Amino acid sequence: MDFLDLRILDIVDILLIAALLYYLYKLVKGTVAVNIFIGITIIYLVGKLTQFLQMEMLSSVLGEFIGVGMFALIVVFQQEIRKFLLMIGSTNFARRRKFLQTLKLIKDDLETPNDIESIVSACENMGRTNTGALIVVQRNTSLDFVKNTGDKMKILVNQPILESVFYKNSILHDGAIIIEDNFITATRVVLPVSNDRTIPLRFGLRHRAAVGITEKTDALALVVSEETGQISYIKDGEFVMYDGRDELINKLKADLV
Ligand SMILES: Nc1ncnc2c1ncn2[C@@H]1O[C@H](COP(=O)(O)OP(=O)(O)OP(=O)(O)O)[C@@H](O)[C@H]1O
Repeated sequence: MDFLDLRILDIVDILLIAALLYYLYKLVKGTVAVNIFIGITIIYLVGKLTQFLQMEMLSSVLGEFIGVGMFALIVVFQQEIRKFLLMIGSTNFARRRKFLQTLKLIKDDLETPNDIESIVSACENMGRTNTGALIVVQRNTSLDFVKNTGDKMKILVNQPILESVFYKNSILHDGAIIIEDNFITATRVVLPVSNDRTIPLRFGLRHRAAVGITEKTDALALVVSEETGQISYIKDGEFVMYDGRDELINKLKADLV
């Protein structure tokens, strides 16, 4: 039985294709690129059908179309291809180091765990005073490509610092901040805004930017709404539901392990 003759490499092959499809889906989810992709697939299938039915004229027209299809794909998906390459290329070296540490291959205690309690307390206080905030916590994917849009710095995270950054009269309050290993490493950062049309209209640019960065990278985002004071936790481009402070802290801790 030939089909049961599965090698380890075949399994790796299938897993890699699954990962590739997952990342492609993450990139095009909710964007017009999905419709373009469906359009291209339909043209390809109709082209194959006309070849099979030997409809010479239509088949040669569609054949020509498919012939230049590769270049058309590069042009049409230019943005998505760029983000995809960025996503692959920006996996943070520091995190690879962490992986080696967990395997006990290198010894290094330099990394500080994120002070989740302080971050959540700051968000709660900002919520009470209707102070808008956008906090992005880096995980494996490096956020250097967005950090360049803001001001780089290195400040140890604590509750008063977070609140004063987003204080309405502060010069740093606009845009997002990036937290890396318990340090604020950038402020006034401009994030990629999500094109997802399923996001409810009541959410404006701050929330869309949080969805955008968590779609393109594995970072976590916390948004405090200036209008409602509500704290939203966003991961993988989706709003994560939680019930109260403790559950939010537990979810964040679990996601940051
Ligand atoms: N691309 C972006 N990257 C980072 N921050 C952004 C971006 N776009 C908007 N913001 C921030 O969001 C603020 C505007 O928020 P807006 O009112 O549109 O969002 P919202 O989701 O409705 O939030 P809120 O509920 O707080 O009003 C801006 O002042 C800016 O600080």
